[in-house]
Amino acid sequence: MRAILTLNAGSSSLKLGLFSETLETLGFGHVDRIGGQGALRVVDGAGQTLPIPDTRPEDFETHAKALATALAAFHAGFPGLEVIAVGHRVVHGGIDHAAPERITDDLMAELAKLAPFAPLHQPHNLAGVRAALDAFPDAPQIACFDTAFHRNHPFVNDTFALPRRFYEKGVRRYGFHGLSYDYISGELATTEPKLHAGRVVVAHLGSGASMCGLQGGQSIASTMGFSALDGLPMGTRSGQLDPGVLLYLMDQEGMSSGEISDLLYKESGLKGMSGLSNDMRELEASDDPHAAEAIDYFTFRIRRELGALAAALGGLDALVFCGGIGENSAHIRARVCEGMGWIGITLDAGKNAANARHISIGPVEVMVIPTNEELVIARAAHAVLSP
Ligand SMILES: Nc1ncnc2c1ncn2[C@@H]1O[C@H](COP(=O)(O)OP(=O)(O)O)[C@@H](O)[C@H]1O
Ligand SMILES: CC(=O)OP(=O)(O)O
Ligand SMILES: [Mg+2]
Repeated sequence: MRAILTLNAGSSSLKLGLFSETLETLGFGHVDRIGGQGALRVVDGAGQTLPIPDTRPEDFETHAKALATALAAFHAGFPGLEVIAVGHRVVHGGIDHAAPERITDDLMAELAKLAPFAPLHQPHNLAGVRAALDAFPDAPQIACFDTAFHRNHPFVNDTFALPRRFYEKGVRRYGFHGLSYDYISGELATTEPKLHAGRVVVAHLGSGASMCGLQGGQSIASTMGFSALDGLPMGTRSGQLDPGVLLYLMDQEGMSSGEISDLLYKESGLKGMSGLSNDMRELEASDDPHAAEAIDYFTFRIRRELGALAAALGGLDALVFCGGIGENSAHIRARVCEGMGWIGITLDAGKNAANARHISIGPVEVMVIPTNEELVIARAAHAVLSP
């Protein structure tokens, strides 16, 4: 079976997709908690769980080992598998890389230089590329950038009010989750052309969370900026912070940049506020008041950014939820939409509870669209194979 493989390496997770030469979905693999109590699940194209070979905790110690374990399971689950191309999600493309690119040694060296811009993602993305180059030395490898979708957003959404030289050096608002927004924009183009032509806010709410304002299917503003820390609070990331807090942490608390980085990327957000968990399911199930406060803050910031993005768009025609939380949590969607009648959002409670595709009464359309970053990557790899 000839197939295109896609890899999406997160800080502690690895998602794999398998697609036919005509871009039909053949399977998905998901490794969780790399470096800890790792676990692997593989499903076929119909979503049925496939049996996998026995695994041990050490099989998930590193990204390279997790990839080897997942590939062994793919070979067992898909007999005769022949990988003809590998597409990678690379979180940061910097100023110079937007369109998908075939990976070379030179490109790898350039992308490695961007690791300090996305320390939780880029090193793992590149480790995934190196492991795949070892595993499939003859298959073309294609990098697809999370920043690419936002590259043409207007200057006012690209810059900070710092002296010019910092902008020239690349201190800009890049925006992330671009593969997800690209997929949602494409879905709207085919199924909702009128909305696609209009003003849409997409809320990608997963472990990482951001929102994007789309005008005519193009990104015009996003809540994430220079790094994947900005904007909404996330599982373990703080989201938007007054820069004065950083000065305080350094000067008064004596924290080093490494300690601050760990605080903001790994110990903050839902986890830091609740003191309980970074997992929204656990917070929803808890009766701890700190869990409730974390949910209050999360949904309040989403509403606030929705208002800001609607202002950037000059109005709002649709709100789309996606990502693990956006696709599955009726409670969070209801909390986000609470009191938003002034902007035209009124939810249909029954449709929301059923995770239906259209969940509003109107006049603003509210939708749930499961995202598919893997398919966007596979399309790019396919285009390289058959230009
Ligand atoms: N049914 C659910 N209700 C509430 N939250 C959920 C549900 N299913 C998944 N989630 C949440 O989705 C988040 C993970 O989203 P996902 O998009 O898979 O993350 P990643 O950024 O790792 O790709 C977790 O916070 C998880 O708790
Ligand atoms: C950019 C980002 O936050 O990605 P993820 O949601 O995979 O953590
Ligand atoms: Mg994600």
